[in-house]
Amino acid sequence: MNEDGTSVEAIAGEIVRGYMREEPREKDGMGKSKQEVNKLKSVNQGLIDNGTEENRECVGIHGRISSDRMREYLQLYLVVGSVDCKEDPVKVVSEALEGGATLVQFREKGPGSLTGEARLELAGRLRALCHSAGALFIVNDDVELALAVDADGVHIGQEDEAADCVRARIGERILGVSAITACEARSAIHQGADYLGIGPIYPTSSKKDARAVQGPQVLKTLRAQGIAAPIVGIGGITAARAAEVVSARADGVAVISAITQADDAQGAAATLKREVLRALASSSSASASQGSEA
Ligand SMILES: Cc1ncc(COP(=O)(O)OP(=O)(O)O)c(N)n1
Ligand SMILES: Cc1ncsc1CCOP(=O)(O)O
Ligand SMILES: [Mg+2]
Repeated sequence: MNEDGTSVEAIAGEIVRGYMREEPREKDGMGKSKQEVNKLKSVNQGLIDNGTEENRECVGIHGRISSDRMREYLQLYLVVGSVDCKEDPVKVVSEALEGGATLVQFREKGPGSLTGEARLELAGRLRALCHSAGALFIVNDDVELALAVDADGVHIGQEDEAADCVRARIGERILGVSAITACEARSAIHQGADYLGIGPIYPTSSKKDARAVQGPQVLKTLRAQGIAAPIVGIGGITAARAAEVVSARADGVAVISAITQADDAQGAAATLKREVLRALASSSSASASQGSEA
């Protein structure tokens, strides 16, 4: 619920209705209709004007995000594409945000995924939803799409465009990089990563070409090797496993199926968030008591 009493779902409905009002289309040289570009601009402009100070800071007006702020946004990270969802992705994302998701990554890939204008429009809608809820919106792999919808950032992996090239293209927006080893992690940070996505931690069915399962131990090992950057664990994470991931020193959990395949996406997100917050609180009280014993 927003400060003015409107729910995220009500705002989503308005945005969807806005996009449904069709006018004759005129294409620009990039293959996007002028109508499409103007719609995105007006949605985004409205959000920037109405956005919180936090949103403005995170879209690059005040410089790179701090590690402390990044850690907060990593607490409950939803990775989502239309093919992952049992229902309308707009509904799934709005429910996840109501349940406490702090960051949404738009990962529209694989057989049956949206392309062209439909992909751009869905990205614009999800960005608007996230910002209305005070969450961040990040695009997977596609820098051009991220810039077109004025996303808060981009997530890339070891097989994608080089991190330093992406950093140069996105300016001060957030850059997330997938890593497993300390060498990959150090290189990503050196090239401008704001956070690392580490996984798969557990077996996953959501990514066919996932790397070998690492187990939560990989997180402890990276921390022991001096990797202090914000980290989110990903791959096979459920509410029952979230505390184990955070106790192994991730700052949060990233999930696809635990939310997108749930019968109640809001309830699933709320349960995950509760587990993450509980584990973060017990890790910080454990380190405080270790400090007082020293
Ligand atoms: C938060 C987060 N961590 C890791 C990944 C995986 O990225 P990548 O290895 O590039 O694989 P694809 O997602 O592009 O298939 C991620 N997307 N998000
Ligand atoms: C995108 C990605 N990267 C590593 S595992 C994974 C898929 C995570 O999906 P799920 O949470 O359903 O296991
Ligand atoms: Mg990738």
